[in-house]
Amino acid sequence: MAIRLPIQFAERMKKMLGDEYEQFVKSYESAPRAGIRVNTLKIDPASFAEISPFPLKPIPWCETGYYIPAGSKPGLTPYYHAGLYYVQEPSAMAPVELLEAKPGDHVLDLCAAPGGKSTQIAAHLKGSGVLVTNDISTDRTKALAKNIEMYGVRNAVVLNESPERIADAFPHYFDKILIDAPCSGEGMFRKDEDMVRQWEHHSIERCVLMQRDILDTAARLLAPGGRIVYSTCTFAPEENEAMIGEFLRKNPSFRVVPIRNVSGISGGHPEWIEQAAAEEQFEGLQIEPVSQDEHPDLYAQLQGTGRLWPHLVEGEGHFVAVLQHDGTPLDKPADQPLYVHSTVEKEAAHGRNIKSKKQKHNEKHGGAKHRNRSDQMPMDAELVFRSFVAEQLSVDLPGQTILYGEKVYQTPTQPERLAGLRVIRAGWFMGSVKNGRFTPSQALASALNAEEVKRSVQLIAESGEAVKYLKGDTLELDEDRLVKSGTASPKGYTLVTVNGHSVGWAKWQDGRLKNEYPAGWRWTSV
Ligand SMILES: C[S@@+](CC[C@H](N)C(=O)[O-])C[C@H]1O[C@@H](n2cnc3c(N)ncnc32)[C@H](O)[C@@H]1O
Repeated sequence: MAIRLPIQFAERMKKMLGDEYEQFVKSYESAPRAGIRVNTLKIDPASFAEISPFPLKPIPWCETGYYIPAGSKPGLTPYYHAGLYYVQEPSAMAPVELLEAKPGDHVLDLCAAPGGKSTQIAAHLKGSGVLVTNDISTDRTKALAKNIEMYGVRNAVVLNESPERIADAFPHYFDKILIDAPCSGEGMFRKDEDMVRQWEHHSIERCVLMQRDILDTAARLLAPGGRIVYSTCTFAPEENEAMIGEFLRKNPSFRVVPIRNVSGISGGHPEWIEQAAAEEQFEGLQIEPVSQDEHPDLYAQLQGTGRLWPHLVEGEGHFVAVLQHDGTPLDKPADQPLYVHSTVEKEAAHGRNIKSKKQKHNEKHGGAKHRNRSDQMPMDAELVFRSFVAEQLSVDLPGQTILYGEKVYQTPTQPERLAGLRVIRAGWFMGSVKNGRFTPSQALASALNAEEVKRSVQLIAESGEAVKYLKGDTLELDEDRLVKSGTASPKGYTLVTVNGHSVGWAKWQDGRLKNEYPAGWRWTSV
C-alpha cells in the first residue's frame, strides 16, 4: 500500500465499512484525482474547453468542474493568473452545488479560506446579491482575499472573524450559509501525506466541539426559510451524521433535504453513530445515538445526508448535509436595529461613504431604504475617485462606495454592519486615494473586462509575452496594439488581457508598456 494509514483509523474504517473496506483501502494505492472548476464569472465552460491547456473530463456532480490528468501543473498557465479556473479537489465541489445559491441571495461562507467554495458560490451569484466570506485564521484570510480578487468577484465582503461576532452584526440576514467545517481531514490522506501525520493531533473530539459551536451560531445567522449546507472532508461519523443529528434535535424547524439522484453521492449512515456510541467512542462528547426504532424520522433524515467515497468516485472523499429551515419565525426579526460593537476597529471607524447621485436623491426624497450614519467622504477624495471612473471606465459600479482610510470599496452590504468587525475587504476594492491621486487596484483590474475600460491591450498566451508581463517585465509594444474607446489618449492606465481575459494594469508610453502587475501576484517559476 502506498500510504501507511493510522492503525486506529484503519480499524475504525474496517468496522464501519465491513466488506467494502478492502476496496476502500485499495483506493489509497492510486494517485489523488486532480480537478479544476471553470470560473463562469470570466468564461463559459464551452469557450474554456477550446483554449484549455489540458484535456478535460466532466466531474458528475459539478457542471463547471473537470478532471485533469495527473501532473498537469494547472497553476503554471497564464489562464490560471487570469482567474479562468480554480484548482480544486473534485469531491470538494459538491457542497456548493447543493447550496443552490442564486443571483440576489445573501450568502455566508463561514469557514472559507483559501476560497475554493467561496469562488464557486460567487459564480452562482453572478455578481448579484451579497457574499460574506469569512475565516477565523488571519493568515489563511490573506489567501482567501487574493482568490476572491483573482476570480473577479465584485460582490464579496471578506472578514476575519468569529462566527459569534458575525451573528451579532448580521442576525438572520443570510438566505444561504455554507459551513465547510474545520475537521480531522481523513479524506485528505491521499492528497497530503502530512495529514496522516497530523491526524493524531487533530483529535476528533476537538473538531466536534468547534463544529458544534459553528453550527449553533449559523442558526442565528440564517433568515427564516433559508438553507445551511454543512460539509467536511473527513469520514468520522462523530463529525458528520452525529453532528447533524444533534443539530436537528436542537433545531426542529430544520429538515434534511435528501440528496438523491446526484451521481456519485452515496447516502449517510446513522447506524454508525449508534455503533460508535456503543463502543464508547464518544466519551466526553455527549453525542446521543440515533436509533432507527426510537427515532425513525431523524434516522431517515440522516440517511438523506451525503458521502463521497474515494473507492466509489474519482475524488478524495467528503460528507455533505443540506439543512432547510421551514420558514417559521426565528428568534429575532431580520431588520432589527443593527448591533454596533463598543470597540470599533481602527479601519472600520474610518469607513465613510461616498454617496451616489441616486443615493443622495433617495435620501433627500425619503426613498432610501437605508440611511447612513457615517461621515461623508471628503469631497476631494470623492472627486478624485469619480473622475478616475469617468475618465477610465465604462462600467456601472455595483453597491455603495465607501472609504476605509485611503482605500475605496464598492460594498454590497450596509457599511454599518461592518463597524467593529475585522474587515479584510469591505467589498470590491477599487483602489487608493493619496495626495490627490487615485491608484486603481489589482482587484479592480481582474474583475473588469476589456469592454468596461477606455484602454486595453491584448497579450497572447502562446507568444510568451503574457508570461513576460506576469513576471513583471516591461514590454516593447506598438501604439496600434492599444484598443482605445472614443478619443482616449494612449497614455494612462491600460487593462492588460491574456487572449481577451483581464490580468492586471499597465501604463503605455512611447512604445513601452510599463508593468503595474503587483509583486505579490507575479509568476515566480522559471
Ligand atoms: C476545510 S477548511 C475550509 C476550506 C474552504 N472552504 C475552501 O473551500 O477553500 C476549514 C477552515 O475553517 C477555518 N476555521 C476553523 N475554525 C473556525 C471558526 N470557528 N470560525 C470560522 N472559521 C474557522 C480554518 O481556518 C479553515 O480555513
